[in-house]
Amino acid sequence: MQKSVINVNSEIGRLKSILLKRPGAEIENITPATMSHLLFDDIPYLKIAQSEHDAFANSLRAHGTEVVYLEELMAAVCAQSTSVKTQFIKQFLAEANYTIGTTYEALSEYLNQLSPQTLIKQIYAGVRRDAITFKNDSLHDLAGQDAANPYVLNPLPNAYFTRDPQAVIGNGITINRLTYSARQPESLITEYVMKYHPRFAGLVNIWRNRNNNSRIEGGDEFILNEHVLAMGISQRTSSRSIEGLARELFANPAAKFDTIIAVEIPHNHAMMHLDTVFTMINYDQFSVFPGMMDAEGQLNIFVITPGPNNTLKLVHHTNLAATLKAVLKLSELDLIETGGGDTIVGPREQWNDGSNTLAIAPGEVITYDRNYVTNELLRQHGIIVHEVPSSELSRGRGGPRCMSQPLWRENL
Ligand SMILES: NC(=[NH2+])NCCC[C@H](N)C(=O)O
Repeated sequence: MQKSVINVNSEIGRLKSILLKRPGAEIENITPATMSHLLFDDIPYLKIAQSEHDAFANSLRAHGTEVVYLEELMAAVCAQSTSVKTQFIKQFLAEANYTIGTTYEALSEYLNQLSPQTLIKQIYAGVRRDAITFKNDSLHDLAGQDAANPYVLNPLPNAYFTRDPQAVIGNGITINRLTYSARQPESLITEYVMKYHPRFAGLVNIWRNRNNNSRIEGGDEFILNEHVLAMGISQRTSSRSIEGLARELFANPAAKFDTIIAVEIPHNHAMMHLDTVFTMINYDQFSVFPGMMDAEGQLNIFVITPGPNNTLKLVHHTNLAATLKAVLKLSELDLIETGGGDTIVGPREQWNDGSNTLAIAPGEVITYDRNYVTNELLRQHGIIVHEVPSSELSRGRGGPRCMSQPLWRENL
């Protein structure tokens, strides 16, 4: 592999380039009946969500970060080659279980005649049953469980959480098999962009691809420094996939990682990923939601390093601060508690992603404005905090880190 086109060797190095997905019509295709399956707790008001998202993008640009939109990269991939576009549609439909039959034919015809830009918008927004023309009747299209779904392709409202379908690690990437069917199609788009967009094609190491049985999401993948990763064992990322990634990275001479700290967190919707309860803010400062630990402040942590003959060495720890200090070789550590650890403010602000900071440089973060207690506390700890509006975006249960995939950070 010649030159690097992605470079992320930390969580905090000055952010130069980032991938976002602007919320689109998919948000308006959530209904009370589909909300929980689609992993939402409410229906955001799209117009406001978009203006909040634009404010987030503008804040990034104002601090010298290039903002790249995933949907534009994917539209460019489809515009550049009709055969890739056709192949993408075929694979997308196959993953939605359409390979033959009347729905497949109608959908395939409908999608293929769309312009690349409209196609990608529609892929995210979903396709309603009444938008396509069936040429022949089939009982399956007229009655039964599938026929009752107003969508022949479900919307992908979680796509604005661009963190999860993949993770840039060093000069490579994991393209993830996501946990829930509501999100699994998202990483097919990353795969196509990495494979066919001229900015990335042939220039990115694929550490792990999405053709895996074990689940992994970017909200659980952290680059603490150029050789240490932290991973959440969570509702979304299995211990099996962490083991798999450890083997793949340790065996790959192109990867410089030799240590993974696997942190087990409670498995529930409020804390679906490690980054909902823990983020890195500075060399020695982290945001932490105490609810990730038990009443004694303990949790299960395994430090994974290469063992002899391709085995993995596991060392068990229970104290987060002590483990981070040891692995990162720090004498002091500042763990800043969400809501100051208050029993009401803490869980409320964590619910709205108060722990989910996005560092744009060491000690400088973007956060949601609604988490004002935590934001104030961060400032008291010397952090520069840039707030973005958040009343609608937060309804999807993700904050600034969840909504973004760094492509390039300056090395520390
Ligand atoms: N990295 C994150 N914390 N992402 C948050 C994703 C939220 C999204 N509604 C989901 O459940 O998948």
